[in-house]
Amino acid sequence: MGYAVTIAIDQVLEQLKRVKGPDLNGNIVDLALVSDIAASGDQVAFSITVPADRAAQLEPLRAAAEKAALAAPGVARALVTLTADSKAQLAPVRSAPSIKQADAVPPPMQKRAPQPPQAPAAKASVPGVGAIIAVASGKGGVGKSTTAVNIALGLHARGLKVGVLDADIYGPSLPRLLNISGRPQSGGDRVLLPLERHGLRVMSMGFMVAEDTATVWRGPMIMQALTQMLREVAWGELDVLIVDMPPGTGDAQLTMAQNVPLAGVVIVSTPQDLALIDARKGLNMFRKVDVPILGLIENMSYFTCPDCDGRHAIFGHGGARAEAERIGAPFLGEVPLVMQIRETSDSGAPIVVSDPQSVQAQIYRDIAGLIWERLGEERLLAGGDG
Ligand SMILES: Nc1ncnc2c1ncn2[C@@H]1O[C@H](COP(=O)(O)OP(=O)(O)OP(=O)(O)O)[C@@H](O)[C@H]1O
Repeated sequence: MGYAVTIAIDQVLEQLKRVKGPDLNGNIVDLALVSDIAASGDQVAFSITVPADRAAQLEPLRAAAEKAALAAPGVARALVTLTADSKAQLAPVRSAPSIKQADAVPPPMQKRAPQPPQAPAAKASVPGVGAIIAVASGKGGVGKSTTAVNIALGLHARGLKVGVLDADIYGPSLPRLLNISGRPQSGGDRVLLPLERHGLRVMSMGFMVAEDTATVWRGPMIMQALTQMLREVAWGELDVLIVDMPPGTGDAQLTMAQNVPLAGVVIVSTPQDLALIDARKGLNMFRKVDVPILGLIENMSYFTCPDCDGRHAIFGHGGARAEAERIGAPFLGEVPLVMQIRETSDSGAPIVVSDPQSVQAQIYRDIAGLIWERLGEERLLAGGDG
């Protein structure tokens, strides 16, 4: 005897009328900011359109809408995403410091005085691109590309404008993960237009060369190709550009870390000892070239048995968290080993878009949220003591 919960959308909207708009006049329903509302079982999902330049500060609005939706009859879970109004301009990085840094940085408002954009080193920034984040791993096959794409989609679900650059010249994964192929069109003036999928702007070496050609490339050619993908692509205005790095810590990775104006790096590792040792090497490499470590993600962290619902730590679990603590790097989260993650990424529709209501999609969105926060902290620290 199952139970069927039915949610009446108009009752949810009735509750949402209690939530004021971003400017505190009117409510989000009458202002026509609520869209894509859908209910399934005891869950409801919808988007709220907000100005892109304020998306990062409107988390309280999102939280209020979530709370209001939960008050509607039959709603046990509400999934609310902020969608950027494309008319508005680039979102600045969220300005609130974390509690632990409250003493270390001046109050955010005092930091609003005019100041030049903070590049992490002397590397020229990419015009229009707010922050470039590398997703790296010490060794191959740990799920770096899958993680990078789902994080990108998680950031996009927060209303941010996101691009993804596949710098894995030897084994580009984005064409497969996002099911895109074809040559990028010329945008005139010697620039290429990125391809678009699931709201992301995407560029991959896989679009440019035949699959088996890149393997013979040498360092300088790789760097030249990367520079072109970074600077000769019409990325437009982006809040974040995610760079899916080649796996490992060799010369190619070091050169990239040195030449790309990275705002930070996220390291993906599996719980196995070996992968952790390699992740440590990756961390050290980025530290050496002064790229802020935004945090560590443990992928394939545990396996949730579909039959018994039990959690099994197949490779031993929690290694990355312990490692992160030991070296003082933030721990961003654990992604379980789930067949659906593999199936969805191998079929070109990563889980954050193909099953946004799943637990796994929520995990990726949470990680994306933490990364966005960490980026804000690093920005403040970079500009903190001037
Ligand atoms: N959490 C997960 N659960 C199940 N399968 C996963 C998970 N993460 C990644 N995979 C699968 O593992 C395989 C390797 O993932 P992916 O290609 O993202 O790894 P990678 O580290 O980028 O690899 P490479 O080093 O070859 O570029 C893929 O088939 C992917 O679908």
